Amino acid sequence: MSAVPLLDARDLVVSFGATRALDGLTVAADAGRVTALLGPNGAGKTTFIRCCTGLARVDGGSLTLFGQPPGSPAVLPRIGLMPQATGAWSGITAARLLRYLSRLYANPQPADDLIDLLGIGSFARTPYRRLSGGQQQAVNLAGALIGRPDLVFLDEPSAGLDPRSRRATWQVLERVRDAGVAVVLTTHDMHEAEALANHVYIVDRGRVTAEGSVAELTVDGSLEDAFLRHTTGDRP
Ligand SMILES: Nc1ncnc2c1ncn2[C@@H]1O[C@H](COP(=O)(O)OP(=O)(O)OP(=O)(O)O)[C@@H](O)[C@H]1O
Repeated sequence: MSAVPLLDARDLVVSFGATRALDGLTVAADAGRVTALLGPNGAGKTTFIRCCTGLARVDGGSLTLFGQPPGSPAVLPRIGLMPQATGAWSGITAARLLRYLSRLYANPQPADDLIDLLGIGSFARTPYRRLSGGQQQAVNLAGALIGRPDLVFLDEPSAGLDPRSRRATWQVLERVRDAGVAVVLTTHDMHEAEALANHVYIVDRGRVTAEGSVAELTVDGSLEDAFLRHTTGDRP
């Protein structure tokens, strides 16, 4: 990794009332690497992504992307986000949505290329809310990639996908990573982390309890063993 990582989060604290969603979280990510966050429900993974994308306020610690604070005008055009779920699109078709999103960026990837790459063609003219969960996931991923981001956040990118679609998503993410993009993803799928991640953070109760490559974390057993050893499952 470079001296200052492209994404540099140190000792992050985020509170919602009495809940400390992040409690000293330290995470780094760099170009051409997949960084995976594993952790139980409620561990703080989505909150972290929301902070990085300027959607949630940080109460303590430091957070920079490309050396800038999150949400700054220099950062936003360089990041992509695939949220866990979005009800925002509703009646718009995938094709129209992607064409609309592409107009928000200076140098977008052509919508038709992403429609082909992610196998969206057969349902591109169906309203978003009528799509299956997996089809919505494909559209959400296309939306995250359309601006040619240098850093992309994917919140459970293959949740609910059938095995073939999941493999196809992995191949797309490998290509994105190999093109030099920094990929940060959350997942509950240990196979996904094993298949894709260059670096894994195990997060519990808003802080990192273990980190390393998959090989480093699996010296004493499976990745699931490491997950269970380093998490409690207690909510913050
Ligand atoms: N806007 C909010 N208001 C109040 N509490 C919140 C808010 N956002 C998150 N939280 C709380 O912060 C904690 C962390 O939630 P977060 O969504 O970051 O977990 P997660 O690791 O992404 O979980 P999952 O794996 O289930 O998606 C939870 O206890 C959650 O209830």
